[in-house]
Amino acid sequence: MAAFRTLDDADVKGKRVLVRVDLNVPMQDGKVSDATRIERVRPTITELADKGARIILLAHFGRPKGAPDQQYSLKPIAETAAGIFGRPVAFVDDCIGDTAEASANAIEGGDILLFENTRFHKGEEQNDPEFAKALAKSGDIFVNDAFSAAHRAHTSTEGLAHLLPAYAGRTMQAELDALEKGLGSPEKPVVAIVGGAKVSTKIDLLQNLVTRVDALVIGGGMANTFLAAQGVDVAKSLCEHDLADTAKTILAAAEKAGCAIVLPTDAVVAREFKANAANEVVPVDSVPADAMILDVGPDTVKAVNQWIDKAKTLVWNGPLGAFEIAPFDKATVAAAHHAAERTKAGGLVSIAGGGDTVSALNHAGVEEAFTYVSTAGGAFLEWMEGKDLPGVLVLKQA
Ligand SMILES: Nc1ncnc2c1ncn2[C@@H]1O[C@H](COP(=O)(O)OP(=O)(O)O)[C@@H](O)[C@H]1O
Ligand SMILES: O=C(OP(=O)(O)O)[C@H](O)COP(=O)(O)O
Repeated sequence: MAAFRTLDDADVKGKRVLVRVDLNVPMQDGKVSDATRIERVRPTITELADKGARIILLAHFGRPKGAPDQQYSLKPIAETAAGIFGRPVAFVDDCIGDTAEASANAIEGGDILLFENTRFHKGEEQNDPEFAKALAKSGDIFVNDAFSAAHRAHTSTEGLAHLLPAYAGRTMQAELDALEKGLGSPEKPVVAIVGGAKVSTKIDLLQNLVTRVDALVIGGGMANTFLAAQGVDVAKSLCEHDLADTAKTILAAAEKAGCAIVLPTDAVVAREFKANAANEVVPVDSVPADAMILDVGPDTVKAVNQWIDKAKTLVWNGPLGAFEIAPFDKATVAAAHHAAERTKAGGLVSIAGGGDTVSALNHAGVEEAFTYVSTAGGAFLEWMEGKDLPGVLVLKQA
């Protein structure tokens, strides 16, 4: 028996179903540049629509600070979602209030609404019971299909499940099944690659991760914070200097646990964050004062690939560089190809995840070659730590 109720257990015909999805997709020039997260929720949406549910999608986008901010509007995503679902998706410019409720009440079975970014309200991230009540007014049933946001104890991922009958969507089920199958008892050595830009929200979980893996390769923006903590001048690079103590604690925890830490030894630096900006490769301790690290260098790539060769299990979240702008995609693409080849040759279980990581693997053309690609980054790493994810736990308790 499943640990939580699924769509098999829900009577959705004619009901207003609030479906939490993760539409926090990479965008470029106002357009969705990687639609994987939208494609992954299609089975849930199609099933609900075919069963006659009145579907209301709830989602966040980016990190607005609890107030409306049009650069984080979900409106441009409605059209892409409609194309992928093969059904119209009507956009409603708030997720609570009279218009939201009236819109939800007006739709018929099989119709789909997309409510505006839940993070336009402070109550979302505060998991405020009053905000939960306001959201719940538009629904009879709650379905959570956003595994990649399940590590957030927010109203639309957690609080709402206390107010409405709550069920897991098909993607939520599929993600948990696939991770359990691939990483339930991973073959050692286990090597993790963590990069990307969400340093403050991911750094804490590394402390636990180093006790579960044999080597942790740190790249991307995350590496700069560790290098700076070791006294390296990273100049204008993305870096959270106030997390130096946290970085040092993680390095000490890794040493205690016998986990090798692999940091960049060389870097590709540029003066501008834009495609084809003039760039050079320098040792990490020689970053020019007016430059920033935008990728790890070729020596570091060799070291990363050697760790991939040693691994029997690879977990990867976060690109090694700013892969969206050429040529700062080189290290990510090279490591992705190497991991893909090792996986295809047999002997490596490769599991990667994260909105931008999926996009980077697609960019490298290797998504199909990995053992499993999750839509989740932070949630996947927290799952790996053995933590109960709030959005999953509440479904189990429902
Ligand atoms: N050295 C770097 N400097 C600035 N940004 C970087 C650097 N390395 C990686 N990034 C950025 O990290 C972002 C992805 O980070 P993150 O959101 O943590 O990954 P994911 O969505 O896969 O979990 C990408 O947009 C990429 O441009
Ligand atoms: O993109 C997400 O996570 P990820 O970057 O870890 O893959 C999720 O949508 C969660 O977003 P958040 O990290 O702003 O809470």
